[in-house]
Amino acid sequence: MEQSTGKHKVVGYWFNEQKCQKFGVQDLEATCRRRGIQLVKIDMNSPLDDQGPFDLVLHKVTVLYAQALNNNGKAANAINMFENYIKKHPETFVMDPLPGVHKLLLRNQTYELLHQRFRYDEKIFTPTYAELSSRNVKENAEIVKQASVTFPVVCKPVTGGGGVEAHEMAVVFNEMGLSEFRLPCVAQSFINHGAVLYKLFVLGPVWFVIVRPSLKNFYAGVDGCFGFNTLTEQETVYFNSSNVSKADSQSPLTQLDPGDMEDELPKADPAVFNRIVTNLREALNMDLLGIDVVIDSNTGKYGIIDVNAFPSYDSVPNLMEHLVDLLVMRMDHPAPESIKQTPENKKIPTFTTCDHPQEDSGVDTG
Ligand SMILES: Nc1ncnc2c1ncn2[C@@H]1O[C@H](COP(=O)(O)OP(=O)(O)OP(=O)(O)O)[C@@H](O)[C@H]1O
Ligand SMILES: O=P(O)(O)O[C@H]1[C@H](O)[C@H](O)[C@H](OP(=O)(O)O)[C@@H](OP(=O)(O)O)[C@@H]1O
Ligand SMILES: [Mg+2]
Repeated sequence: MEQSTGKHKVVGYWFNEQKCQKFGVQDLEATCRRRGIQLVKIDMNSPLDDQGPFDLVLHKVTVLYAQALNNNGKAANAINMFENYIKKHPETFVMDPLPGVHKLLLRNQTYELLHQRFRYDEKIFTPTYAELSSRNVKENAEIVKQASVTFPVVCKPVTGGGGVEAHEMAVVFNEMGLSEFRLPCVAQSFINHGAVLYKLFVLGPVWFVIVRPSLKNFYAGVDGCFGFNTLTEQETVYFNSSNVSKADSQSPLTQLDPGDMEDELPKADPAVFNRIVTNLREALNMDLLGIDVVIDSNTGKYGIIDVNAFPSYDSVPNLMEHLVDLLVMRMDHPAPESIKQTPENKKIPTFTTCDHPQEDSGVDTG
């Protein structure tokens, strides 16, 4: 079928039902309508050619990839259909292009990309990590040592986006604990950061910083007499990430221990955040990103611990207006602007140090 020739633009979208609810698709639809854009919900169980043509497709198919990786045939069929449609319709702008989305499906691949992109940066890093697929304690101990991973570590399922199990994690304090976590997993060095997480929400050329609660500081056992790092029998701490770093998270795991409360939290520097956003937009060629950053309490360096495609954008002001601005920009100028430009950050935040944010302080200075 030919490209939509009517005067109004047509945007096809697909999110899973949970996201449709959470994201507020009705608001998006109303904003699109006000801007002369027809928003069409795509049915992944019917031929896409019968549902188009689309000027742009807005999607979060990461969950379908996760299900397909888990041998879900229906999801695999939907993914094949979606990919074939995109190949056949180069005139349709895809937000976001699949090559970048693919790089965010598996945590080990995401972390390797982060390592490559920031390995020479003096202020930005990603924690060391190791991929584990065995329960052999000695083997795992050697793997984490070779990868310069330090305890405590955070064990995370290799598969990132999609499904509750993708967010089941653990803080592990010793090699024995490594052999208990569900495999395959990544073991990422834990970075003490004063229980403050900076979520960078990217919408093409604009981005916002939202401050969130985060895991408190953890220490692998240290011998009180000699200060050596004795890998003690500290119990593994299991958690679900959806309970520790949401705006309303109240988990005890996010309450700093008394000994850590006096620590002065560093003043976050928007210029460093800007460098992170610019670099990752260039690396991934994506517009819709959630980048999780912590500031290392010991070094003051900025640690990128996670990158997500199409996040919640919770607390981002005027979200739908910004998103529709982006849709219009991409439909009018499909070739993404040279992403080497410094993304204009519409809100240059000035931070007050957040002591122990219990709710989203939604940094917003205007
Ligand atoms: N290496 C780390 N050092 C310190 N804290 C960490 C580390 N990795 C994860 N965390 C803590 O665990 C939380 C969840 O980690 P992560 O963002 O990797 O999980 P996720 O399930 O991908 O989260 P999301 O909800 O963003 O998809 C982080 O917000 C942070 O509080
Ligand atoms: O509030 P945030 O943006 O932290 O929550 C996101 C989360 O970071 C992940 O992006 C989730 O996606 P999956 O990794 O695919 O589970 C988002 O879930 P979604 O249903 O909104 O896509 C969370 O909102
Ligand atoms: Mg995260």
